[in-house]
Amino acid sequence: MTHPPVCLVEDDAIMGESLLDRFTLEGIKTHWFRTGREALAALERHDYALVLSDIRLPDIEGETLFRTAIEKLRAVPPWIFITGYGSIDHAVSLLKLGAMDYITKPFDLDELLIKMRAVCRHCAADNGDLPMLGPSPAMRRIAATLPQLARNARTILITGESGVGKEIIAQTIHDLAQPGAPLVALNCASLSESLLETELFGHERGAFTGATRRRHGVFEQADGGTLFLDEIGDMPLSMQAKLLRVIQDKRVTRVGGEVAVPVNVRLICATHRDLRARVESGAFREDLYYRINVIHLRVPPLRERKEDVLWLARQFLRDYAAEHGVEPKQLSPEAERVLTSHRWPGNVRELKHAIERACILTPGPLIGVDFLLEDDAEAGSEGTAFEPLEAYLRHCELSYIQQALAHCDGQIAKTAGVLGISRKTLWEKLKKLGVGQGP
Ligand SMILES: Nc1ncnc2c1ncn2[C@@H]1O[C@H](COP(=O)(O)OP(=O)(O)OP(=O)(O)O)[C@@H](O)[C@H]1O
Repeated sequence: MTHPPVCLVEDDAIMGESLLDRFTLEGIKTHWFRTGREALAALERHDYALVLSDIRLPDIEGETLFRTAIEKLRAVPPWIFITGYGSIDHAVSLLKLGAMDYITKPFDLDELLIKMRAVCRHCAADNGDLPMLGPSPAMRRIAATLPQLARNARTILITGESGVGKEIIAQTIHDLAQPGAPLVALNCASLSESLLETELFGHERGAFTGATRRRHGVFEQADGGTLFLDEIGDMPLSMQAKLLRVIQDKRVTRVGGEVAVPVNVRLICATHRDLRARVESGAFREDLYYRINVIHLRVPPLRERKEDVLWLARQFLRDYAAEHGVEPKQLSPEAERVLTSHRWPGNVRELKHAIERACILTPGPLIGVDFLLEDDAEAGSEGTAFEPLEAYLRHCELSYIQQALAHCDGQIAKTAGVLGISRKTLWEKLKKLGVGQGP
């Protein structure tokens, strides 16, 4: 499959050639233009995966090129600016216009490639096949471990709130390891205990009333591939003991059966629950906890990785367009602001639904704030998504402190410790932020 090339707009011959050399080495196809007008003409004719443009160009400014592209093109590719040290403010204002990122000269080529890969999947495809889950440092760290996990890990635990992408990570590991092999998923929270048992281990014919034929459970179905057990934290204790035995013995005995059948699966378990707390409260077996917790991936909620929001949103816009055979819609700057300031309690799933809803309801090519979030007040339907800076900062501080408090079970000394402030300061802040009368 051929990917669209990168559009490089750089008038400096040495810089342009160095970039071109490195990109070629990385397997990134590149079209290099030395003027803004040439680039614009090409952008009108070709599909590009990414535009990497200097801000200072000999004919039109990089900003003008970008603005013109927004006006003229039906779909503007992700855009990264190269800027001199003195014009960072300018670059930041371009981010507000919708540019994805900027890089300041002098820059390190590895750093540039990281930024490019953060916004453009194809730029990573030729370099060790690192999967892309989002440009945030947290998701990049997770993504970077996946190829190794795919090669070596037989048991993996993925935790995180509902909708953060645990299943997609399991799928990515599976695809990296054995794309042709079976991947079988089972939600352990959605079934009664007896159903869960037959789903997991299968049953023999006549094992119970209604068992008219032998049925293979998910362990056998996933043999040679991956078994994804979702919501493992909700599995009843009795079933946990049986699961542990199967993991240890690598054999499964169907309900009503006598023969233990060997199974070879990679087991990926996921839960939104705090498994350690479940162990402490006696709801989860400690031995099973250690057995499945060999490798633990913690996926942060979307509100803790805001860098991923617009990247994901653009991906969902493209997915929607591809699925419906239409041109991808664009997000207005207000829409982007609303998306990045929303807290996303439903995480990536909520974002995906919000984008799909906006695609369906927005008549034109530009998505504004109107149909983005169901809660109009939050979407800023009064015409602006801005709140005064002080209120915004206060909101951020409060939310961060509340998260730290929850993490530390409300213990003030511990919370102050993790936040790197004194207890007195924490008291004062809580009072100022109006959290009760202090702790
Ligand atoms: N990094 C990502 N890139 C693209 N899509 C994503 C990403 N993360 C999540 N999604 C999408 O968001 C939705 C929710 O993701 P997923 O089902 O993997 O979450 P989950 O953590 O397993 O949720 P739950 O705990 O509720 O089962 C899916 O439609 C998934 O495709």
